[in-house]
Amino acid sequence: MSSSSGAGLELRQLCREVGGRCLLDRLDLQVAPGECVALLGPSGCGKSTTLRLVAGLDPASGGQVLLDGVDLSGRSPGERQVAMVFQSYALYPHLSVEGNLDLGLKVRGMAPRERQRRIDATLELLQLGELRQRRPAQLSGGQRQRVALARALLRQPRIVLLDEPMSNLDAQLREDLRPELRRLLCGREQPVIYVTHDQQEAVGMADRIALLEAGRLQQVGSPRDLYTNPANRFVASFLGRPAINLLTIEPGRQLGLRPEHLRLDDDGAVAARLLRKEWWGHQQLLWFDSPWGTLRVLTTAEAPMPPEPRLGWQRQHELWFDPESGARLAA
Ligand SMILES: Nc1ncnc2c1ncn2[C@@H]1O[C@H](COP(=O)(O)OP(=O)(O)OP(=O)(O)O)[C@@H](O)[C@H]1O
Repeated sequence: MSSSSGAGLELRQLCREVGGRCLLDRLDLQVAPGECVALLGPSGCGKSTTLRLVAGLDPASGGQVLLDGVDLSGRSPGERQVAMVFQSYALYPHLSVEGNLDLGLKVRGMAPRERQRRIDATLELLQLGELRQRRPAQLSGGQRQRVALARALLRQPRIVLLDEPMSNLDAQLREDLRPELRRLLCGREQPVIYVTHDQQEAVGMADRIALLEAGRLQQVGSPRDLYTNPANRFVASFLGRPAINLLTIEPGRQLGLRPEHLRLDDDGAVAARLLRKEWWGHQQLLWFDSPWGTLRVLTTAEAPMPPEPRLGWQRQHELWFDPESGARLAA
């Protein structure tokens, strides 16, 4: 879903430098209308920096942000018609849900009837109708988050940016809200960028994932692309839990094997000694000691343990990396 026609959002060689330090290094990224791209990466990799550049909250040191082919440089956040939702919902505590939604429209001088029409439609869309008179303190975290989203969508933005919008919610609620958020946000006209450091959330929310490390884009693609065909060792290690096994079994290259691709096999290449087991319901995670170091193996819970275990894998599952640079090597 890349936008070769120029429709949607395009970041071109976008850079941000502060005090001689490079926070974002020549980022190229396209987000088609209605597409949700998750910006994923560890803390401090430049995710929020990117959102702030798109929103026009900080100036870029180089590069461009284009919307439908038009360069947004020099335009204020208001002129860019960007909606941003943060982890802190920033709702006014003394106003009701409806009052919180109304405020932004009132400030923009919209007529009362049009304001009411928009608010009613948005409350219905987000299933908040019954809560319209409540104050933020009388809402659950998930409901507050929906109000913040409602407020953002109400302005009919041309770009939607979300910065870890669910990080204040507990794990179960985050999981429950994911399909709902996706339904509300994606497939509309606006391009959506969803920032998270949680790979499960990125996979659940996004059409494509852009993975950043230290201000540099490492890879962009569907969750499956990144998982099965990682561009480098960082991508291979960041995606997938339990993490990929990285083995140095010969000089000059490093072998990556995902835990689910290693299996107990009497003819396997390496003898191993079981260190411990973790029960994961229908699966179990086994830790083995081997001449190549500790290996993580994900198997079905029923797999019996032979007295002298050996581990094997199929060639097709091998991922090879340069031990120094981490670059992917041909198999
Ligand atoms: N105004 C600033 N001046 C100097 N350095 C900054 C500024 N803003 C952010 N940084 C630094 O830039 C880097 C990227 O920060 P950013 O907030 O974009 O990371 P992030 O990926 O969103 O992290 P997190 O997941 O922790 O929110 C960090 O090292 C941060 O300390």
